[in-house]
Parts: sequence; C-alpha cells; structure tokens
Amino acid sequence: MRSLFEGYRPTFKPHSLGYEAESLLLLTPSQQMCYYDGKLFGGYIALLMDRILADCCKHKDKPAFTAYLNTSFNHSVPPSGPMLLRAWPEKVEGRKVFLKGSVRIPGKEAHDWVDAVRTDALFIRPKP
Ligand SMILES: CCCCCCCC/C=C\CCCCCCCC(=O)SCCNC(=O)CCNC(=O)[C@H](O)C(C)(C)COP(=O)(O)OP(=O)(O)OC[C@H]1O[C@@H](n2cnc3c(N)ncnc32)[C@H](O)[C@@H]1OP(=O)(O)O
Repeated sequence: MRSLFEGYRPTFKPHSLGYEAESLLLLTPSQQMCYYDGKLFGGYIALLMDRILADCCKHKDKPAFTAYLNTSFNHSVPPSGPMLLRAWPEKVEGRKVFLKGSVRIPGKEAHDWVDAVRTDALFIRPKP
C-alpha cells in the first residue's frame, strides 16, 4: 500500500489560511496504473489528491475528514512524466476547510506547466 505513495514528499509553505502543499512526483513503473494506454487512471489521481489535500489540512494542525472531493479531469496525465501535485486552502469556516488542488503536467513549451486536473474539496475537522 505504501508503494502507492512512493516518491510523494510534500513540502509546505505558509498561506494566509494555513499552509499550501506541493509535491513533484515521478511515478515508478508499478505506480503507472492505466486503464487506457498513456492515460493515468483517474481513481489513482483522486487518491493522490485526497492525500495531499488531507496533508495540507493536517500540517501543524488537527487532521480533517474528506466531505467531498470534486475532481475535474481536463487533460490526461501521462503515466511516465513528471506531475506536480498542489493543494491550498481557499476558505475556512469553523471546522470546515474548503480547499483547491491541482495536478500540473509539462506543457508544449519548455518550462510550461498546465493544469491537467483540478479539485475542489471540503474537509471537516472533528468536533472538539
Ligand atoms: C487502493 C487502496 C489504497 C489503500 C491506501 C491505504 C493507506 C492510505 C494511506 C494514506 C492515505 C492518505 C489519504 C488521506 C485522506 C484522509 C482523509 C480521509 O480519507 S477521511 C475518510 C473519508 N471521509 C469520511 O469518511 C467522512 C465521512 N463523513 C463524516 O464522517 C461526516 O459527514 C463528517 C465528519 C465529514 C462531518 O460530520 P460532522 O458530524 O463532524 O459535522 P456536520 O455537522 O455533519 O457537518 C459540519 C458542516 O459541514 C457541512 N458538510 C458536511 N458534509 C458535507 C458535504 N459532503 N458537502 C457539503 N457540506 C458538508 C455540514 O452541512 C455542516 O455545515 P454547517 O456547519 O451547518 O455550515
């Protein structure tokens, strides 16, 4: 199970509402799960997003539970290329933490990255 997250090493930066997280990932062959050739399995991408969003909430704070994880797949993610996972808080209302996340992949131009996947999420901290 742990191998699903091999290479995942998020870094955190302070954000006005908490912390933002990012992790640059190059998947190992066993992580390159595809149903269609050349397109990384969306369910696996959602797993990675859930993980980084949860870590973003938890960093130096209490853990939180996923209430929703709305994920839009705008471009396919090549399984063997680099992917940049990102997560950041958008709004905090009491125990509710609204977050956004994205998966960026290299674009056509050098040094250009495009958002292949975007996620809107709500995480809820436990009642005190
Ligand atoms: C392929 C195999 C891989 C295996 C890998 C294994 C190893 C994995 C290792 C590492 C993985 C890393 C993965 C990290 C991910 C971790 C995070 C999770 O997975 S968490 C588990 C999933 N989520 C749940 O199980 C929550 C289920 N739901 C609940 O328990 C409750 O509904 C909960 C806690 C979310 C809220 O319940 P309340 O009782 O605390 O609070 P209430 O009063 O219901 O809601 C508070 C406010 O939030 C709103 N709210 C609640 N749910 C909402 C929703 N879905 N949409 C919109 N609003 C919602 C409510 O309307 C309310 O809003 P108002 O305060 O009135 O303004």
